[in-house]
Amino acid sequence: MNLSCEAVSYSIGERELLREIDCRIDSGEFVGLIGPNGSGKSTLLKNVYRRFKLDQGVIRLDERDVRSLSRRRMAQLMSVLRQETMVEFDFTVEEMVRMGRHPHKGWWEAETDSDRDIAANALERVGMADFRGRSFLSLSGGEKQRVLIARALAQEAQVLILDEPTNHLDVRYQLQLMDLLEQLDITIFAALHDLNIAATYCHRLYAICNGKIAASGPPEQLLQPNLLRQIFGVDTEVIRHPRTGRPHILFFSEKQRKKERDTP
Ligand SMILES: Nc1ncnc2c1ncn2[C@@H]1O[C@H](COP(=O)(O)OP(=O)(O)OP(=O)(O)O)[C@@H](O)[C@H]1O
Repeated sequence: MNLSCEAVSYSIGERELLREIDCRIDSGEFVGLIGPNGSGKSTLLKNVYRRFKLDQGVIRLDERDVRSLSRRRMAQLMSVLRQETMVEFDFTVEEMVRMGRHPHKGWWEAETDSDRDIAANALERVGMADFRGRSFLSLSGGEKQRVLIARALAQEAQVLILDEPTNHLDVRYQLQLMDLLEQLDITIFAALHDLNIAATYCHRLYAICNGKIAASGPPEQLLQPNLLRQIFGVDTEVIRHPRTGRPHILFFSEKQRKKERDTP
């Protein structure tokens, strides 16, 4: 299923947070959204999953305007992993993941063995099967994140929207999650802060700055020192990873830059 944003603009009060955003994620593509703090990544994703109501433009799933879809249909097609998920009541880990099956069921329909299997399998895939009986609220940040990923997987949507999915995860689970996402073969649009993770896993990237798309392209084309300086204000050297062949960014701190400038 394709996802596209056409000339999407969004303001809060007088502030224009998104200006004429055009982007397209083809069926099965894994596309990253990168940009500095406050550039509009979450705002764009919130427009995509209809947490915000766009002012202008249109967002489509295949050729359908998402505004024409019911909430339930949206939840069947699109699964969202937000930066913060507020959970007011305590549930077990297993219950949290089974909630991912709700969009596929009528309110009168009981859970089936197949629903339970899908949820159990999702927990297995994120390495949280042993936690199934634990209270969700008692988990660490990273463990919670993995359970929420399992819930998103149990939803079995064709489009997955992720806002900083590796937040809270230690390096092993960051890589494990990205490996897992890569294998899913569904349409993925993910806001990512870690540029090396984006370089390693994404087919294409959109760079957003001040609410506008500044550049787009495959990581090896987009991740250039000039663009990184322009967008993030940092000095970098981009090398080819000796094992993966993907671009790998080396960063230089202000202190290092000053030292280099001052050294004759
Ligand atoms: N409800 C709001 N009212 C006013 N301004 C807002 C509101 N929500 C977001 N903003 C502003 O919109 C801009 C974009 O925010 P957004 O959360 O989309 O950025 P981001 O790129 O996801 O940032 P980060 O990398 O820090 O998560 C920021 O300047 C933010 O302060």
